[in-house]
Amino acid sequence: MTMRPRVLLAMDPATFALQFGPEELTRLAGLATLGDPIVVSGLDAVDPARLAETEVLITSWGCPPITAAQLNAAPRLRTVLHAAGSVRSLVPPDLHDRGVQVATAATMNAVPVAEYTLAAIILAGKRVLPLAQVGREQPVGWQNSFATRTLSNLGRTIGIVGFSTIGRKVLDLLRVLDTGSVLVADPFADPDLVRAAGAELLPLPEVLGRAEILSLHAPLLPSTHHLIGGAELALLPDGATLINTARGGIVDSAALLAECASGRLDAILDVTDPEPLPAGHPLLALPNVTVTPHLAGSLGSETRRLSHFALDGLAAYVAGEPLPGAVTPEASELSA
Ligand SMILES: NC(=O)C1=CN([C@@H]2O[C@H](COP(=O)(O)OP(=O)(O)OC[C@H]3O[C@@H](n4cnc5c(N)ncnc54)[C@H](O)[C@@H]3O)[C@@H](O)[C@H]2O)C=CC1
Ligand SMILES: O=C(O)C(=O)COP(=O)(O)O
Repeated sequence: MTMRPRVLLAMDPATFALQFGPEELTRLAGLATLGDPIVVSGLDAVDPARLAETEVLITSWGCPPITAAQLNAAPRLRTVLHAAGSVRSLVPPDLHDRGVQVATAATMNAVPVAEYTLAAIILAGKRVLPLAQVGREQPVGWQNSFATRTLSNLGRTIGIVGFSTIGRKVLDLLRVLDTGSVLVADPFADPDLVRAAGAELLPLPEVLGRAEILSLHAPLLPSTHHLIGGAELALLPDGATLINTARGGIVDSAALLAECASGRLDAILDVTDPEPLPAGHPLLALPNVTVTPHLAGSLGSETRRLSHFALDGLAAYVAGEPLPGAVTPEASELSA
């Protein structure tokens, strides 16, 4: 480790502009030895001599997956600081074996998604979004006959698929609601940890059979593609709401369309397959389906905090201290 390590930033220019203002650049220059340009989109474009001396790589959205050849060309690389969410598709799993530490701001990025999910759960419970749509098309006066539902104390069951970084944050937020029961489906989760988070770990079909609101928080992997297909949707109780902030490909869109078009299920979707849905897509026409443009994870005006994560990580690296947000080999998301 050197006092002012050679640092390279790999992310798309728009992400860089959102995260790094003058103050952040001054702090970066004080901690690092920087080349020119400071930021590149991907490592393919980097001069081999520059890559060969890079010790710390700061990445974010827009950096393509790092290949084994690029790693071989970067023998001095010691740390990857990912100022964004998951590193699963960014770095190869054998990075730990090469002695490279990886840290991610996924925990910070989980907060806005969990907040979106909590809002969606409450709105789903009240059926606010479909009823607002009905009200827009056919204004109605005050009525107490709408089938809205209260979450607290009435035994409502919420299903969470994925005891992931975001799934765990959602469970934290749900504690304030005092809901009926919260069920978790995750083949990798530890039942004791799920219980400590106020929920019960059950196989997916059992969660589906009981969840009046089902929220997806698993990553999209070959094993989770269409994890929620027609057979799984059919298990959900009548009137249930599916919330998807994870990845569109986890759900079979055609099967979801059929269930929502029949009015049996509602959906709140921040992610879709395809994404974005083309204009005129039938899901967009349904009053009981709400689609937002993949914004749940947006930190909005606080996006700059992601660069602070990277700069704090860089300062810790220089000081020889543990990296905040380190992905450890034992609990690595790379192994999930
Ligand atoms: N809408 C948005 O703006 C954002 C969406 N996301 C998405 O949210 C999802 C969750 O992200 P993170 O919490 O960071 O994930 P994560 O990387 O922490 O999730 C890993 C966990 O998923 C669980 N898992 C794996 N296979 C599973 C399966 N078959 N069923 C249930 N659980 C399974 C495992 O327990 C593993 O530990 C991802 O799909 C991610 O792409 C993430 C950030 C922003
Ligand atoms: O959904 C997104 O694109 C995000 O905001 C974060 O995704 P990631 O966890 O970085 O794959």
